[in-house]
Amino acid sequence: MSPLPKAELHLHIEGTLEPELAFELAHRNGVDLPYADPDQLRAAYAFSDLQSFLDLYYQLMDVLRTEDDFTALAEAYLARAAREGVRHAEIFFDPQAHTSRGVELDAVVRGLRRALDASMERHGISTKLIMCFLRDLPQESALSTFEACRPYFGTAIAGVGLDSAEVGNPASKFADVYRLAREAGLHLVAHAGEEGGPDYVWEALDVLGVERIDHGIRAIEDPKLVERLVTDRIPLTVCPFSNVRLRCVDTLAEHPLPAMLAAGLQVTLNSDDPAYFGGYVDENFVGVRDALGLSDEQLRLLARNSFDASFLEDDEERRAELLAEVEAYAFPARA
Ligand SMILES: Nc1ncnc2[nH]cnc12
Ligand SMILES: [Zn+2]
Repeated sequence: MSPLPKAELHLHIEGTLEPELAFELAHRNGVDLPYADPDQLRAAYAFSDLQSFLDLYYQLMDVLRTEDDFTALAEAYLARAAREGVRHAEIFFDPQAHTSRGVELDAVVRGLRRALDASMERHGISTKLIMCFLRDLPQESALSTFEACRPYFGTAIAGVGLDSAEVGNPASKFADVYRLAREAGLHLVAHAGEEGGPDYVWEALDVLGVERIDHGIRAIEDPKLVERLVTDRIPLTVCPFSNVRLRCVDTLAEHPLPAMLAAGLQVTLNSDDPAYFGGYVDENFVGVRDALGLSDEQLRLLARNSFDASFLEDDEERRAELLAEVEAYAFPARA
C-alpha cells in the first residue's frame, strides 16, 4: 500500500546521517569514531534534552568532509523519503557546523544540490534548500555566513532558518540577519517554542517576521498567540518523535497535536532528525495515528497542510497536482 503523499518541511539533512553511513564515511575519510560499530553508536541515542542530542549530532558530523559525502547523505535521505510518500521536501542544512570544521561552503552546497537537482527525476520529489543559522553562535557569525552564501541565493538556497540551542538564544538576537534575508527575497522560518516558551514564538513572528514556525508546540500555552497564529495562518512544522526523544513531551499519547488541530492551527508533521529519533516522516504519521487515535480525515488534513504550507509559490501547478493526490488518496482499512 502506498503511503499518504506529503511534503516534508522540517528536516535537517545532517539529522538523516544513519550510523551505517557514518561508519562508511568515517572509514573513507580516516575519522576515528569513539564507538565500536553502528549498533554501539545507535545505543548512544538516549537523550535527556535538546542539548544532549546536539552534542552527539555535531560530533558525528565530523565524518562529512567532501562534496561526495554531502551528495551521499542527501541521496540516501531522498531515496528513503520517496518510500515514505514524500513528494516535496524543504531541507535544512547548517553551514556553520561545517565551515567551522574547515569544510568549504562550496563542497557542502554543491554536494547537497547534486542530489537535490536529480531528485525530481530519480525519486519524484521536488526540493528546496534552507540554510539555518546556529542560534548559540553570535549574530556576527550568522552575518558572515549569510554573506558567504549570497552567490547561492534564489537558485541553490531558497530560505533561512534558525536552529540549535533555543533557550537563552532568542530570535531577537538575529534581527539584522533576518532583515537582510528578507531584502534578499529569501523565505524566512525559525525554530521556536520547542524547548522555549511562547515568548520565543512571539519574537520569531514580531521581530524576525517568519512565514513558518518550526516546532511551535509550546505556542498552545498562550491563547493570544494561538489566536495570532490562526488568524495569520502561520504554519507550524511539528515533529512528534523528536519531541518525545528530546523530552519536550513525555509520551506520544500526551503530545499537544490534537489540541493544536482543535485550535485550528495549520499543523504539518515532519521528522526533524529521523536517523536519531526512531523514524522517518511516515512513521511519525503512523505513530500519532496510533497513539492519539487520529482519524483518516485528520491525517489527510495534515498532508494537505504540508503542501499548503510549502514554498511552492513558484510552481502552483505542482502544488495543485500534489493537493489533488492527497484528496484522491484511499486509506487502507485499519486492522
Ligand atoms: N530539533 C532541533 N532543534 C534545534 N536545533 C536542531 N538542529 C537539529 N535538530 C534540531
Ligand atoms: Zn529541527
